[in-house]
Amino acid sequence: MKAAYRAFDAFCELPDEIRAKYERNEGNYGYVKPGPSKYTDEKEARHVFNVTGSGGILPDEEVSGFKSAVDELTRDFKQLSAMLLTALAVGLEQSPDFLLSKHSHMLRPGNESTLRLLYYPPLGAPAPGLARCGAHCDYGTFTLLAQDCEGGLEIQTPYGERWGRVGHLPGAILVNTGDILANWTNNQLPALRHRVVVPEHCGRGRHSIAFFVHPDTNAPIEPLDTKIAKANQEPAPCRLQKKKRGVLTAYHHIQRRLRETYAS
Ligand SMILES: O=C(O)CCC(=O)C(=O)O
Ligand SMILES: [Fe+2]
Repeated sequence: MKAAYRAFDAFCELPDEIRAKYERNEGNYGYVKPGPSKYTDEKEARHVFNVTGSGGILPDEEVSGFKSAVDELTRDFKQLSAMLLTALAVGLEQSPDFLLSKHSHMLRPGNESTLRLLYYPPLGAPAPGLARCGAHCDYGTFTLLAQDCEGGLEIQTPYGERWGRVGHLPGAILVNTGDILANWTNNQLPALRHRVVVPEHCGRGRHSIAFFVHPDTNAPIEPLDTKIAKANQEPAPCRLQKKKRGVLTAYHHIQRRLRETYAS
């Protein structure tokens, strides 16, 4: 994790024109510089690098060790996700490979899973109108989220108004439920709203790494026919939009959410 934080720091220090070579492509792969937020009216002061299965280039030429740090992370996150998907399937009274089989192409074409490196530079004096990351739910099955000791990550209790801090434990990873898992479980596992707030004291800059786990794009995302999924009828804070005709698949859902996030 630390190697990835360091490699991304070095990338963020490169001149604009070099970083521009790696800008996010139509497959959602690549670099996104700090800019306006879709979640709030504020400007989000964060650098992002997305690694997806659609293909793209890593800045290994300018930052040696970038690729090996990313390769190691993707291998470990994929392995951890497979364990969690197996445990979840058992908890949902399905066969152990039920969810794994819907995630068989992670970080390959046909699946929108993404490894995201994030760097929020130090802010100096408090700056009104500047957020770190506005409140939102993630789009996929779940997200594995690691953060350094700068802090600022908060979650909203499901069906509640209160925000709670996610403390930093070295090596800890937050498992953050997303829209699709909420839908599969009929909101028994609601999507977790989260945000990153600006620290009260000027910090040193924040590093985090998110691994967004998505099902294969052709996977249907209708509620599952299980006891646990039937039990809950409460509305959830982040809900999927119904499709007017036909079965809603992971592909339809992610395309709509990406349009909302990146449309200018
Ligand atoms: O930086 C973080 O910890 C949160 C990032 C996040 O929630 C996101 O990119 O979806
Ligand atoms: Fe998020």
